[in-house]
Amino acid sequence: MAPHIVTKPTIDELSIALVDLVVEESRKAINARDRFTIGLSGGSLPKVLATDLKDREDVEWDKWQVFFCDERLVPLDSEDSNYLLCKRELFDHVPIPPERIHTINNELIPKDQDAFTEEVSQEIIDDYEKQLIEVFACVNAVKFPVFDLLLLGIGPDGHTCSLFPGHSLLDESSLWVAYIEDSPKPPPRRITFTLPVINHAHTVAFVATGAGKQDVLCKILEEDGKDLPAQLVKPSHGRLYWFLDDKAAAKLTSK
Ligand SMILES: O=C1O[C@H](COP(=O)(O)O)[C@@H](O)[C@H](O)[C@H]1O
Repeated sequence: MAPHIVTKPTIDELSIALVDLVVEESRKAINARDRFTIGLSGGSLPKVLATDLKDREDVEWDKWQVFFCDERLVPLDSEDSNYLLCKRELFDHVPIPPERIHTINNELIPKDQDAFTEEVSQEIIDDYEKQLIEVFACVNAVKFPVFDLLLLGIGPDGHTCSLFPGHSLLDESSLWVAYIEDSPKPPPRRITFTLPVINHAHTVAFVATGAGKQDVLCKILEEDGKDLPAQLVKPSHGRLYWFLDDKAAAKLTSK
């Protein structure tokens, strides 16, 4: 199915459009399943999301279950942490119960990056998957968690989550969460949802702003290639949205 492309002149207007979708998906999921499962990304997304969402009063925050589509393996108070970014932009302003915000286990992150071993990264992944299993296993009799909504960013190189062009993780077909230790964008050690998890979601929405995303958006949305990670995001039974500001969408002919 063709993606829905939404373009808005400013980030404030884009935020309102994105948040309308988030609030509607939250309302539908809570009506159907009494909870809303959402995956957030880092980068530029949290600010666009929070601009309008933090002032919305029509949200049942206590029914949200929040995960991170990818996370950098740094302490949660590091400036590189996707959690810290989301906390400053959103969690500090809305009453999502802390136990429903599922972070990597801070205690498992070595203070010294040289102390990382395969065992340590596996422990971090096991812990994160355990949190996913606790939330999803009893309701989805399927092989992968089915999120109500995943909010993704995109890098100028076409990466999304911590899935980078040409990386072997793009072929992962069974893991839920994977470890990457050679991210071309710093910091190098991260965990990420895999493509099967992303493609099982009910709804996936990309958010991209600014002129720096123009060329990659043309490649993804108007060329046939399939070598960029974001082009591999095709929810098998769900809907796919692209929320773009006018600067990001400027070179698209099909907007
Ligand atoms: O490293 C990351 O980058 C992407 C894209 O970030 P943006 O600043 O270009 O929007 C982000 O979606 C991902 O969560 C993050 O870890």
